[in-house]
Amino acid sequence: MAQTQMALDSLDFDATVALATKVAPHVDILEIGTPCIKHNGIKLLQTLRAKFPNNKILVDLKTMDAGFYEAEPFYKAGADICTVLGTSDIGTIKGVIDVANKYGKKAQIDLINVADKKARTQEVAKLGAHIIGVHTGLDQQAAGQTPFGDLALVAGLNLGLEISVAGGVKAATTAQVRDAGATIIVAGAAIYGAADPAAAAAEITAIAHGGSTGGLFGWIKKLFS
Ligand SMILES: O=C([C@H](O)CO)[C@H](O)[C@H](O)COP(=O)(O)O
Repeated sequence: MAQTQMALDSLDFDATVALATKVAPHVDILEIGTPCIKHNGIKLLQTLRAKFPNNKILVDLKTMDAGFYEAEPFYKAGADICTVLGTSDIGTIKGVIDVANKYGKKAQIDLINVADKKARTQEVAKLGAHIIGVHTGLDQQAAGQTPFGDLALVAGLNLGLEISVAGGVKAATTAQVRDAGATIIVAGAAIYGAADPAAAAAEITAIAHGGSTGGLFGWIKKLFS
């Protein structure tokens, strides 16, 4: 069983709220993606927090410096999880973990572009990191990379951390990611690029929550394929 997270990666405020409205009932976590939060700022978080009390919200800050100072307003405004780059200084990572703990929330350390993922994961686990993010970014995906090898490495460390996996995950790969040890499965393009984003989200969540084919939706899809 893994939770699902929908990455909202549009720059448009109203389009983001409209997409979240369609998808929120079908996912566990709404993610405000990095380009989206940079473009729209904390007002978008406040709007989503008020509209979707039943979803957790991750703000993909990808903080690189001033961890405590940068993340605190977002936790105060209702973020459940904020991200900090694993490539940043250990003091920056500690700052985000500390401020998450201050508000009873979680910090996610994003391994994107980290050279020694094993060493950094062990280091941040000792610091008290809540979630480790195995992440193949959009530009790395465009170059043909996937998150599966890194997921195997991180899951194999058995550190008791929550493991989030992002990078081109879709319905066809959700069971593989879930079974390889992900506790949070992130999907962006597979949902917002689908003809019916709500149905795509529901299918991925059904698999992440334990189904092998996505339940009724998967069965109907199989029937007509
Ligand atoms: O985090 C992301 C990216 O770095 C831009 O902020 C994406 O939201 C994440 O990769 C999930 O999107 P997909 O790869 O399209 O599933």
